[in-house]
Amino acid sequence: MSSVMEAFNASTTAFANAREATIVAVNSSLIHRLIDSINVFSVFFTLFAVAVAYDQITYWRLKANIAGEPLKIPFVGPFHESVKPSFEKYYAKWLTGPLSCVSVFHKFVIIASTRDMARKIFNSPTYVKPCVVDVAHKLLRPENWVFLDGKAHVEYRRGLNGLFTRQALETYLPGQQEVYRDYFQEFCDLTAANKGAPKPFVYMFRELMCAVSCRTFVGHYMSREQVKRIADDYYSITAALELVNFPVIIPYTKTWYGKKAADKVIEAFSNCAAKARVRMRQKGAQPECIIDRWLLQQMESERYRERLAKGEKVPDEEKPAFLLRNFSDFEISMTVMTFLFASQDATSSACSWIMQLLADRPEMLAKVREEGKRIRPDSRSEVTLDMLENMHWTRACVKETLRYRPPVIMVPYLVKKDFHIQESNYTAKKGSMIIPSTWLSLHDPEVYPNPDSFEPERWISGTAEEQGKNWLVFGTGPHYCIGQTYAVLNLICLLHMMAGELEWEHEITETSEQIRVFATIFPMDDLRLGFTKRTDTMEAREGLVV
Ligand code: HEM
Repeated sequence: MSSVMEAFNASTTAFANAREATIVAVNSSLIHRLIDSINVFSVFFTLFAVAVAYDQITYWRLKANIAGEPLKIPFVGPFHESVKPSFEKYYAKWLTGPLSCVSVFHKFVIIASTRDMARKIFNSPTYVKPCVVDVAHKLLRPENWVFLDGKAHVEYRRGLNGLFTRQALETYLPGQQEVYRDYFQEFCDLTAANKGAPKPFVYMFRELMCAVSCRTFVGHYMSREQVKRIADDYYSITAALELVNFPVIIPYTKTWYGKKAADKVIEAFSNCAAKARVRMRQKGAQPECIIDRWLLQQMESERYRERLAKGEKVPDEEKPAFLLRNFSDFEISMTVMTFLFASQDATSSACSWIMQLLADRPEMLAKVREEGKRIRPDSRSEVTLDMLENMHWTRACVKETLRYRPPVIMVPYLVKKDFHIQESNYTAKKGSMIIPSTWLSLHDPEVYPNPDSFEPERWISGTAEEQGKNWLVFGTGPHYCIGQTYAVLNLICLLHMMAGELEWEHEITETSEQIRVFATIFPMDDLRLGFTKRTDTMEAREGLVV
């Protein structure tokens, strides 16, 4: 029996050994074949496939339940759309839901479109902070105050409030009027040189708004030629600010030119601050611009601190309203740069639409003229803040333009810690970009009846003025626009002066009403206008001579 078993065992062992040997042989030939077939291409292909799958799965994980394309174009996403942004595409996206998303390169972008969702983002500083666009840190310098967050931001910003008080705004007015008059003449000359025919004016308006901002911010410390250069350079700064940029600055690309231009502007403002420091130390020097006023407040604060240090008991009423530390020329320059950065595109956009919308509605423009003549009969006299505040119709036209064509349609924020948005049962992950948009709120038919119609009257006899919740033109929350009162008054002043001194004719084209997105929004055809000076005869004909 045992020998039978041994024989059986011996035969099964032999069989097993033979089978194992065969398997090993087959396996090793497979491995050999596999090893033979491995080459650079297959390794690359496999890694690429893994990376595509990873990119896709990451997108699905971040997207979760909100609206967005089911599949992402591997790695780049719809990058081509951010290079040439289309208003229609943005609009279509806003309509897909209160929250929607898109992923471009490594950036996951969430769009908040409805009023309540946009307000929720603006008002959640614990979870989000403004991020402008990636490249803005490089252009404005990472240490710039606009990138401060929380308490540090609130405190820095409090120190700037004194630059936008009523009294401060009044001192900037003469300089602004000077700039407007200069440019009005230039607009007429340009039209005359074009044999009276309309030509695109969007670029001229950008220069005008840059000039008026520079005069307000740095007064006469900068020559007209320098301002013109800044206005030209500024175009490349805006061009560098596409919503999603290539992650690094590559030489000779838009971002590279933008950075070079921004460096030049910061240097120019720094020189202005140095000159202002010298002038404001002189006895009796009066502030004429923002840096003058800021330096004055710093000097007053310094004097106050010195008195305290000497042990003097300073009465409360002698304590400066804005107690400031000292800021270097460079710090002042960086801050002024943020004002230009925040205002240049927005005010150029607003100015372009105001001129177009009123040229196309002569009966409304006539009311602006009539109001102007009534409140400021002598067009050679200075425009005062009191006068501007009493121009209710002109103000209504400005506010309706800002509602109908809000310059800033999107405000990019960065999610700084996982942010659960209960209303959508969605968690925006840390590191995502989240963009409240203003358009739907400002075109909400329940709040602004007939929202796609330009009706300034709604600000006088309608209820528009009471709709504070929907008025997102200047944002809301801790980062709301610090220059909003100044911006509105400045636009009222421009419209009032332009209507009083110039006639302008708008050549309406098929694309005049369409929107071109270039950081802010502009008429697609670049606004074809022709200007002439208004004469006494015209005024007499219109019954405006008083
Ligand atoms: C029509 C003109 C303007 C529009 C539509 C506009 C709109 C806006 C918007 C939407 C924001 C973001 C608010 C937020 O995140 O809640 C903002 C912020 C800002 N704006 Fe304006 N703006 C205009 C003019 C100006 C002007 C003239 C200045 C400067 C003098 C200015 C200075 C700023 C600054 C410094 C910020 C950032 C504030 C912060 O982060 O605390 N803006 N603006």
